[in-house]
Amino acid sequence: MAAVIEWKEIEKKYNGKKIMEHFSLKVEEGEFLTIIGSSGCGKTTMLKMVNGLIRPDAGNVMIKGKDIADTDLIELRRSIGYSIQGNVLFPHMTVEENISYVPNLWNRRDKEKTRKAVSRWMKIVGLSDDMRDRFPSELSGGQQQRVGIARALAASPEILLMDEPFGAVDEITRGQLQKEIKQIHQRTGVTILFVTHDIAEALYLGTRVLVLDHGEIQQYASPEEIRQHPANGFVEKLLNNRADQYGEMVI
Ligand SMILES: Nc1ncnc2c1ncn2[C@@H]1O[C@H](COP(=O)(O)OP(=O)(O)OP(=O)(O)O)[C@@H](O)[C@H]1O
Repeated sequence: MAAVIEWKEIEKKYNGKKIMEHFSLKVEEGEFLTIIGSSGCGKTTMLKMVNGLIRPDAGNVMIKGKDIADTDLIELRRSIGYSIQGNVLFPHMTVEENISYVPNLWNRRDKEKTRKAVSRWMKIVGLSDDMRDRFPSELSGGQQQRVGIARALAASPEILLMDEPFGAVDEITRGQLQKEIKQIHQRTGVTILFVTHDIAEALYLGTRVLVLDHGEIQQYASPEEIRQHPANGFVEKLLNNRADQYGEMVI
């Protein structure tokens, strides 16, 4: 399979401090890549390089073989869904208007088509249809998160970037959202990059898991491989911390 995203020899500094050096990685089409690592190790930076929100100081970010430095970023961002933690909806727009924001840019004339697409995505993420005229302030945190995911998906992206999208919701909602996103991935084949702090979530969702520390790749492998053959002490600790926290291995 072809690499859909590639970071090539990336270097990134903030205020003179190196965050990434010689960072190279390829993600194949249709993968569900989960990214986990210590706080501040560069996960968000890595993700935001894919839609050009952050530029590397050196190296190249390639999407489908094309350097994004030579790409129209507005166009690129329309083909990349972006879902982050917390309140990111347009507060003055209803659920329907939020979800249909990008499809409306394309389908201005065919309102019915967009309406149907909104209903379909609401159903897929588990929102009842009677919520379509509500405003974000009239929804729970979990419902807002679902609208955010539906909005990211309604643009029919080929790539979906998710930065701790379930970080702010309770455990039950989180479990439901995990199941839904896994099914969406299986049904649509969209390539997903998903940042999380939860190793159980990383291993449950990922078809590949990337473990980072200080901008360096500790392991990049299938969840089975990570469970059975942690590459080093850092990965082992990550697995064991979870065990310490919960008294037993829940992964
Ligand atoms: N705009 C910025 N200016 C200065 N430093 C920054 C900037 N953005 C990020 N950093 C620093 O770069 C490092 C990597 O940040 P990044 O957000 O990529 O980490 P992360 O792995 O996503 O962290 P977390 O898990 O805590 O969200 C951190 O030490 C952060 O403080």
